[in-house]
Amino acid sequence: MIRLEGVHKIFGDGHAALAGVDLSVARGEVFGIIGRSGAGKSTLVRLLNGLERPTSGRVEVDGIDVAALGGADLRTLRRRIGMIFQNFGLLSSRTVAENVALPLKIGGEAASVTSARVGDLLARVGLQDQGAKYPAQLSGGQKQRVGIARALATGPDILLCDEATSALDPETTHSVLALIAELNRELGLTIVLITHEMEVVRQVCDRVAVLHAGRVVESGTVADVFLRPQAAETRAMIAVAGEDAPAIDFDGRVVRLMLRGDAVWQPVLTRIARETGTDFAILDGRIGRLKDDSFGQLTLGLSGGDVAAAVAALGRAGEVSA
Ligand SMILES: Nc1ncnc2c1ncn2[C@@H]1O[C@H](COP(=O)(O)OP(=O)(O)OP(=O)(O)O)[C@@H](O)[C@H]1O
Repeated sequence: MIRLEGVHKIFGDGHAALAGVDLSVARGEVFGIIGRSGAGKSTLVRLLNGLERPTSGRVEVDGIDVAALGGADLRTLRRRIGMIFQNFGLLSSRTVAENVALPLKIGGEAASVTSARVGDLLARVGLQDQGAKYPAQLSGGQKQRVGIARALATGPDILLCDEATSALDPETTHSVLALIAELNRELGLTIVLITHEMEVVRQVCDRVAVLHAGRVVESGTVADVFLRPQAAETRAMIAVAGEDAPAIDFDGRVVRLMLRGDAVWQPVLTRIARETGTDFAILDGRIGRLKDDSFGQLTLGLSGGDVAAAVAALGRAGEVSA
């Protein structure tokens, strides 16, 4: 649905904000673009909705060359692409309902249609009773919900989220991301989510591209990138379990075990300990969730009993590396 091919963006001062980006986002996908400050994330978003043109390369939405659009065609495309921002972008002098109504008013929608639609949109984001309030009377999470309702006003099929949760505390981030995931599921929205936070990607994204100095240094499913990061820039953003653990002088064999799905919640270690007579020490580890999956990464110290049989059994339960 979205495709970037060999995209370069060089600003007037000669700075290459994007230096040859290729990526594609499928319809209905939640796609994360992660990178540190200055990586080129905002530039990339601005290319998607035609606010900037690539210096070279092609940006396509549904096969349409975005840079070639102007006037009415560009306005039509922008109605299909909703956007939410880190600082919410609400007008402080307008009520919540008026903020949400704005894109409809600009689009020339009749007042009666607008009012019914605003009611539906506010209900959709859980703010049905807040329409008469002003943004200053809302919490950060509520403000972002207003931003989402406004972004949905023109009935887009793509939602761009530019650091949409970066100003929110973790709990509020969680609930706004849950809403974004729900919109993806229930409305079939294609979502491109720009962030510098791996946790955000982990909670909602299907696939992710890691942007560094204007280039995609790694991309893939969230499970692949999160659990087996290859690029140094990705590894620096993700604390790889066991990697930063202090070297332990363990008297026995040390292995790393990765478990996925149901195996995470099974009594794998105790079963293998009983069967092989091997003792397990847990030297490092974490257990967590990816969007629709669970994972466990453990560094284990094995001693006593039949260690070789224990390692083989671990290999059947999950993935073992030295
Ligand atoms: N209009 C512009 N003119 C010149 N340089 C720019 C312009 N916009 C962005 N840049 C530069 O391009 C690079 C990428 O900027 P961009 O805002 O896309 O990064 P980012 O990953 O979104 O970072 P942040 O998270 O800090 O916003 C930066 O070095 C920035 O200074």
